[in-house]
Amino acid sequence: MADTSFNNMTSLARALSQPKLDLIEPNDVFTTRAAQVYPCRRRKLSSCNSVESLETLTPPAAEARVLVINTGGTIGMTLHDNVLAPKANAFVQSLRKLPILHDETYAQQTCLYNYYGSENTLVLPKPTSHCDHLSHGMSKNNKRIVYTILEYSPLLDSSNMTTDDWGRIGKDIEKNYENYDGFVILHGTDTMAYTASALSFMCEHLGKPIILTGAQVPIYEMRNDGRGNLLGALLIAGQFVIPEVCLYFYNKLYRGNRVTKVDAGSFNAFSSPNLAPLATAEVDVTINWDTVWRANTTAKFQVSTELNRNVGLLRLFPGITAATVRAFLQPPMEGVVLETYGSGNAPDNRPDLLEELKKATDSGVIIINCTQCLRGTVSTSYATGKVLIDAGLIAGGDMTPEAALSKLSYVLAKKELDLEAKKKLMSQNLRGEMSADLAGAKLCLSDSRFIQVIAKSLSISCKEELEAIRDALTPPLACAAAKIGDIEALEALKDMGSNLCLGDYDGRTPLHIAACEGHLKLVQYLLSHGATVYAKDRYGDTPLCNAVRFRHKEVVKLLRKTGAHFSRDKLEEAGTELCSLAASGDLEGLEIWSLAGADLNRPGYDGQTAIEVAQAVGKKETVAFLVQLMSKNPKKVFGEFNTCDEYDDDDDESGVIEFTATPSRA
Ligand SMILES: NC(=O)C[C@H](N)C(=O)O
Repeated sequence: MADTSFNNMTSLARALSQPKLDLIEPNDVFTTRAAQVYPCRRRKLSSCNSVESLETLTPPAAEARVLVINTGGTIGMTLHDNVLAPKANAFVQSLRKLPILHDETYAQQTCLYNYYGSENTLVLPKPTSHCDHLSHGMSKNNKRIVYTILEYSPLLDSSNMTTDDWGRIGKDIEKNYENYDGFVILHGTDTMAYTASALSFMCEHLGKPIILTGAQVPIYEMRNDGRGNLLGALLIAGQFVIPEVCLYFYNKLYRGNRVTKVDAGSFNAFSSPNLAPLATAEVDVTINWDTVWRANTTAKFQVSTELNRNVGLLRLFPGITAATVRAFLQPPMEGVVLETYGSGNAPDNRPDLLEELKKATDSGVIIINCTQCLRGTVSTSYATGKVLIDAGLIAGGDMTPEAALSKLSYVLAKKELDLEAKKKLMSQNLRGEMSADLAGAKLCLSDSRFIQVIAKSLSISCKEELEAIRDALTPPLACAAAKIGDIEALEALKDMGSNLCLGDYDGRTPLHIAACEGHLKLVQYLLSHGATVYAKDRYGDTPLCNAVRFRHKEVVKLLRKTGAHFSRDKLEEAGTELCSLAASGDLEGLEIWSLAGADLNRPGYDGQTAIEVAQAVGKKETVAFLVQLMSKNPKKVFGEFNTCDEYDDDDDESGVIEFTATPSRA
């Protein structure tokens, strides 16, 4: 029977710190202790027999979870008949034997395999030195990185990849989105730039990192780049909320739709010619937050797997015949990336060629002008460039051909759009794949009166020092503005070039604060300007946890609509909280937990559900309320590789104001 004296958070917390011993083996000291540290793993601990020291146990709030999707590529290949080919069902076993990629002791101590129900879940080791801290299994805030490997069958050399494979990856991410903090895609290097570009468009309203990586030499070889690449990708995916599809290779994190493979024989195989890396993993991991692209949306993450295959790449060369161009542009071709010379030029003394191009664009084929040069952008500085505009081509800016092609494939598949709308999308920057024209747009730091005043008072004049001060001061200032609901102050900070997603000394972001205070408009503003619902403070709390705690219903609804969700552990622990609320007849509390995605059928620590507790203590009104809530919003249970529940969002949302999202980054 439920202990119905749990009518406030304090007594509940105290009760939880004294776990019911009948649930676990009484003589197994380890299990008792592990159950205290891991209440959510309690039910499965009885079959775990580890007797190792317990001092190293890390609370689960300090674990980050990453899903690794292994599609193939050299990283997991072995030699057969003197050629490299993927080897199935060998990768996880090999990683398990590599101490830099797996800590078996920790896995045993924390019953990792039992908990996840499979041996495909591994955990990065604990750091042993300062450098390790920043570059191995724990981040600065001491998070262990637990990763689960989903291996595809068959494993592919990336030369064999098709758009269907992109769709499969996208769907698997979508299905598992709420169960993980980040995603790593193991992929062959040959077509990795195409897959990264395609995923960047297919993943709409992305809020978590998706990092592609692979290797030039298999991890099984003595000298290889696979181990370092995988480790770096895992660390970044688990530690940082970089809401982009990225590519990690040779100590650099790139925006996925900016890269191209430039070297078949070097570990340094990729280049991002028109955009500096998002991060570098040297002695320290340095994130270039100013460059990180954000969805700036309140819409929920989704993957669009509809792709148009009638697209192609055509490279101009001196002497190309009109017949070749005509043949290439025949139906069913719907979109073409024309790789032109220099800054987007083509012969202006070849009316036969230009006529073929014009005929195709007139008949509805979208042709994008991209340069053959590795670096630089198309422009209209030459007569030989202007003729292509006259022929109806769309300027592709500094997009890579890989990005332009996959963007075409994505945009052309949008059945609800007419030709003009598709052309418009093609010329716009959708995911940071092309540089905006920044002339006059970027505010100079010294334009900011605020920074000038501070600089003066500190006698500082050099730009780097000013930037350092700005970066140090603005997170707490933004939090202070969020506390009092001051959107204007936030706007001013943003105009100074401040990143409104950064946290204060406790990792609390302006969105955390606004969620605590219930400032709905400010929450809306922050979400429209790059704030992430997945930010965790030092206690592991997200803005959603804060909004629930302070019972701001409308904020909870908006955060849920944007994709916020409780962690798997929190959902498992919700049962006990719901029982406590039911015992005290706290209808408001029950409703807000339900809105936040808690499963009302989840049992509490003693196996009873909220409704059973309410019945036991004779709270009829609470029982009726729970029945009504459950019928309105039935929930599914979380499981490994299961889709999470959807929030039923048919409630009135009046009061929510849409702010226009202006992508703030290049
Ligand atoms: N390094 C590699 O991964 C090359 C391999 N052929 C692939 O793309 O799958």
